[in-house]
Amino acid sequence: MTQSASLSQPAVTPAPYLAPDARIYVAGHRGLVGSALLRALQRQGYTNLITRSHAELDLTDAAAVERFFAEARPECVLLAAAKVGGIHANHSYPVDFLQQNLAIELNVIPAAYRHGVQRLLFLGSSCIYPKLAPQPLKEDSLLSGPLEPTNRPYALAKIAGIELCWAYNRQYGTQYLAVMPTNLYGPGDNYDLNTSHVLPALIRKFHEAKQQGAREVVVWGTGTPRREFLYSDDLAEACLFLLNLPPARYQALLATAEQPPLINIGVGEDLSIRALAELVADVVGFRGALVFDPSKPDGTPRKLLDVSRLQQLGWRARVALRTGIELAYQDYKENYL
Ligand SMILES: NC(=O)C1=CN([C@@H]2O[C@H](COP(=O)(O)OP(=O)(O)OC[C@H]3O[C@@H](n4cnc5c(N)ncnc54)[C@H](OP(=O)(O)O)[C@@H]3O)[C@@H](O)[C@H]2O)C=CC1
Ligand SMILES: C[C@H]1O[C@H](OP(=O)(O)OP(=O)(O)OC[C@H]2O[C@@H](n3cnc4c(=O)[nH]c(N)nc43)[C@H](O)[C@@H]2O)[C@@H](O)[C@@H](O)C1=O
Repeated sequence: MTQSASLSQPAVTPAPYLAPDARIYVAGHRGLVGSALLRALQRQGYTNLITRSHAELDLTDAAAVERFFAEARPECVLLAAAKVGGIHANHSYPVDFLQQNLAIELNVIPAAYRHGVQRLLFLGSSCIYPKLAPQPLKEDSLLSGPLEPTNRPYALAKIAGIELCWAYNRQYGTQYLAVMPTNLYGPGDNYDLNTSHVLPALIRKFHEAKQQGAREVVVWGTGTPRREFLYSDDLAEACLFLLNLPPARYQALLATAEQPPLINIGVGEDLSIRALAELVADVVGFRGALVFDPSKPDGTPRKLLDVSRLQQLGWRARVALRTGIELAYQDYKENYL
């Protein structure tokens, strides 16, 4: 995994809640988000980080998860392991997305409680909000309307995870927080064109087209849907910022019997897929034509997060979209070719 992107972030002194030697388990540490969390924790001076690869610990295996918690005794859990993919993967493998994500949540969250974990961050996604909810998407839009069909199984699993965190907080007094990131990208992303998200797919398509001297690149859908993109290292900084809020502010965030413990993480700006494609093409240096393929699904028409709650707490994204794409492209060339 490259460290190149982390160089753009200044070192930060460990914040108040987690001691530098706290035992912190990052589930999914080899993935896009988990690897960014690990980099951020290391940058901030945390020394007692616990990781297990998927091969070492299958989180859908309840007995294995129980054994792991008993042995490793983490004090804090960052749950970034999940079955994840872009619009085509979600649409093609609904059983996997529903079943595996439910299983991971149902194994990890209760085991964390049984083994005394007080703070846990559960990674959800902006796709939990209804397809046609008012934009920008506020946290209280949850369950206010029908979901986008292409990712309904995944969204329902993630909503169940939020509900489980909330239930544990109410019944057992835990402090489990669900964070809802917008679409993410960064070092270590998935560049498989069948399962990836749009941004890494475009990096690869434009790079290969440039190398092969192709005159055009096919972009799925109509190009009109709008998406918001957050660099993975920014997301990781936001997660640690939230986890380290002083007790009273953190508790206020967890909220009440009326409002689930969730908070949006994004940049607060979006662009059309066409504009994104033009930007990625420019960064990569592809000068040919874009051809849109409307036989491929557009998915939800717009997914812009309302990030006012996070901004009021004092956090804002730092990596501009063009800079982030440049860093991701550099990572692609260094580590995937
Ligand atoms: N990428 C995005 O655009 C967004 C992601 N998120 C959320 O962030 C979280 C992380 O996503 P991201 O990092 O992108 O996904 P990745 O696919 O990059 O990483 C997921 C990680 O989880 C591991 N994993 C999957 N299944 C299991 C399992 N059964 N047991 C153990 N480990 C497992 C994977 O290991 P392996 O690869 O070996 O299977 C991988 O390391 C997810 O909850 C996702 O919903 C939210 C919004 C947007
Ligand atoms: C993070 C989020 O990710 C998923 O939702 P999505 O935002 O729709 O995902 P996406 O990145 O795959 O596509 C965004 C848009 O881009 C268009 N598009 C163009 N060309 C390519 C292309 O080449 N590949 C892909 N994947 N999409 C393309 C594509 O047609 C769509 O209009 C969910 O699974 C959901 O569960 C989730 O959480």
